[in-house]
Amino acid sequence: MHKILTLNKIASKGLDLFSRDLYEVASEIGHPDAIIVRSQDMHSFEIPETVKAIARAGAGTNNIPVDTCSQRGIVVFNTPGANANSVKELTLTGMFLASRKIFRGMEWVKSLVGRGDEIPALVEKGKKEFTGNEIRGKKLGVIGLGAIGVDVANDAERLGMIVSGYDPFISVEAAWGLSPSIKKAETLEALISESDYISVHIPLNDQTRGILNRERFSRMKRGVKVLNFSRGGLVNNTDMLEAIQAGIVDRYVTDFPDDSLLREENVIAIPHLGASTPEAEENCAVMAARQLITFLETGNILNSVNFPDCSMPLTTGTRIIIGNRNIPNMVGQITTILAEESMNISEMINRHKDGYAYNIIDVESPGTDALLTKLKGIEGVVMARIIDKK
Ligand SMILES: NC(=O)c1ccc[n+]([C@@H]2O[C@H](COP(=O)([O-])OP(=O)(O)OC[C@H]3O[C@@H](n4cnc5c(N)ncnc54)[C@H](O)[C@@H]3O)[C@@H](O)[C@H]2O)c1
Ligand SMILES: O=C(O)CC[C@@H](O)C(=O)O
Repeated sequence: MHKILTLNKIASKGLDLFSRDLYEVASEIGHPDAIIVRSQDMHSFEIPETVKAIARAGAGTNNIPVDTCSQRGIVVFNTPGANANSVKELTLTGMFLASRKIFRGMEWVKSLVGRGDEIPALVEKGKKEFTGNEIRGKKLGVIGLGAIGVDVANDAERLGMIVSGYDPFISVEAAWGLSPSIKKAETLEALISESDYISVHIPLNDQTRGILNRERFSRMKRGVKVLNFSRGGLVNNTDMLEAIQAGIVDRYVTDFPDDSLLREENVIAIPHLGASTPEAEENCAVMAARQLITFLETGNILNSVNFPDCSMPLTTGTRIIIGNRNIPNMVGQITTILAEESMNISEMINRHKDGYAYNIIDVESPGTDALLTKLKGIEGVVMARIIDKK
């Protein structure tokens, strides 16, 4: 029986994939094998020793201590693209909200309640206070062309915007999905200096924290509208408020409000609703659950952020999976131990990503605790597990 701990509310469509004869799933559970989480901050959460994998039902993994997980051999998954459409739709909404004074107009019109037959004339007289601009023909700069950025760029172009993108690490898959008429910006500075709208779609990490700061605001066009549906920490809020006061930023639309932003009327603050649709929540939960089930039952890895994608069909009744630091002579030491234990290898695969490697080894005889202890004893091995399918 595998035990799955849920942090946050996870859509039942995903949790229902864990068959109840093989899995126990609960928000409170002792000795969990895996965790499914959404936005809960796990940096101060004590991850139990028994945890083998954490699945983030969502894109961003900055709420998970990924480096510590890697050192402990815990595989961290996310669900790339599963909520992209929802975030894209809210980003486009944000562009309209930044362009037309929809909320202010709505608030004002409500103040006319009780004015009876005068209302139509008052509306016609008062509406000039709430004019805005079209987005068609305006320049949009998209920072980060991953699942969300590509969708935003393509749909904004369909709406008539002139779109440029900046992403020095764009994946081949994302590049294939991007409309060919979207211009590639060579530098972030070039992108931000020519854009009427700037939308940020990158992960928050040590390299991207505060990427929009005073220096960058000083290069932007006066009246630019900035959208942030990625993470609050990507924007230096003090510098943003200064840029608004200086008339550089006309509107800041953010899914990540804080006290200072809520006090500024040119900030359009949304309570982290980017992925809050049943469609996105279900897609993420289903993808996260499938990835955990596959990993726990077969050892195959798909969509991990800290270990390489690595899959092989089961070829025998016994599979050994081993994660190790990506250092020389690991495979040699592993296969030597298997030979010492007289284990014949049927199939084997080894992949690496950044500082870690992962091995799947199908063997022709059952594994033993002694074998597992030996494998775990190799300097550099961070996890080892035997999966017996007989
Ligand atoms: N508001 C929400 O509810 C919500 C929902 C989903 C995702 N997000 C956030 O949006 C982010 C993007 O999501 P995604 O699904 O598109 O992720 P993704 O991994 O598909 O795309 C991220 C892209 O950013 C690029 N990138 C990384 N560093 C960069 C840099 N310094 N400059 C330019 N590009 C850079 C990567 O190459 C990649 O193409 C997530 O990391 C998450 O923080 C927010
Ligand atoms: O789970 C959520 O509601 C937000 C998820 C979002 O921030 C993400 O990074 O995918």
